[in-house]
Amino acid sequence: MISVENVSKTFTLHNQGGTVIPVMEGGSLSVAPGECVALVGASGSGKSTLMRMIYGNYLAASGRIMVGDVDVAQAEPREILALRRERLGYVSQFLRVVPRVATLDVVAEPLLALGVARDAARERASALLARLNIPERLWALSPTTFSGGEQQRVNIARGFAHDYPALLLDEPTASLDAANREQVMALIEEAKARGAAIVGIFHDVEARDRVCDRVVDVTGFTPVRVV
Ligand SMILES: Nc1ncnc2c1ncn2[C@@H]1O[C@H](COP(=O)(O)OP(=O)(O)OP(=O)(O)O)[C@@H](O)[C@H]1O
Repeated sequence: MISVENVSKTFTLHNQGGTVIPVMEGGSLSVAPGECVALVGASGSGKSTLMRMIYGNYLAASGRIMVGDVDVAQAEPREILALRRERLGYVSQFLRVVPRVATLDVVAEPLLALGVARDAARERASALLARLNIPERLWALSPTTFSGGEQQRVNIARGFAHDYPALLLDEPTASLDAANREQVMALIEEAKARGAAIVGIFHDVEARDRVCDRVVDVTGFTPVRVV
């Protein structure tokens, strides 16, 4: 479902004389439906960069990044937007909140964008918010003023609203209490059971060991710097 082949990435620092920094070479991994692969490696080795390239936020310098039949490294922006709407979910660490939109609608929005009827979308959103212990009295409010942990749970509910066949998770259990962490791990296990291909960054080693089938050490893709 997700296949990264020989990907490289450089950053050009335009405000520092155009210095070019190679950050990845020969990045490769593949994730089958129903499988969860954890990206590991020291801080700065390129885990987030690889994840952002798979999501299409960063453009790869070379190589192929297949998500289903779409090569994210070559796709037009509108193809990437369609891919994100239908097939590729991303739970980032932080919720990017649109002001004044009710929490229930924030969570239902990915389903509404796919044409799901409002009632059905809200029902699914309610079930996820309840499961993640967001009190019902908060559902009509914008999550802008919510605590960090509450915002993270709203973000997770939103990321799991649609059954994406491919899913990227950036530290989904960070800063959660034990009960909510358990719910998130169960959501990941259910997504795998229905055939989702998942790539994740987990600093929570216990969670990683429980839900991930394999680890890929991105240090192996970090270019050797000649000094
Ligand atoms: N937008 C950017 N511009 C320039 N350099 C960048 C940019 N994003 C990442 N880098 C560099 O790319 C390298 C990989 O960073 P990345 O954030 O992918 O590492 P990471 O493994 O996710 O680290 P951490 O575990 O600390 O989050 C680092 O050397 C970083 O400085």
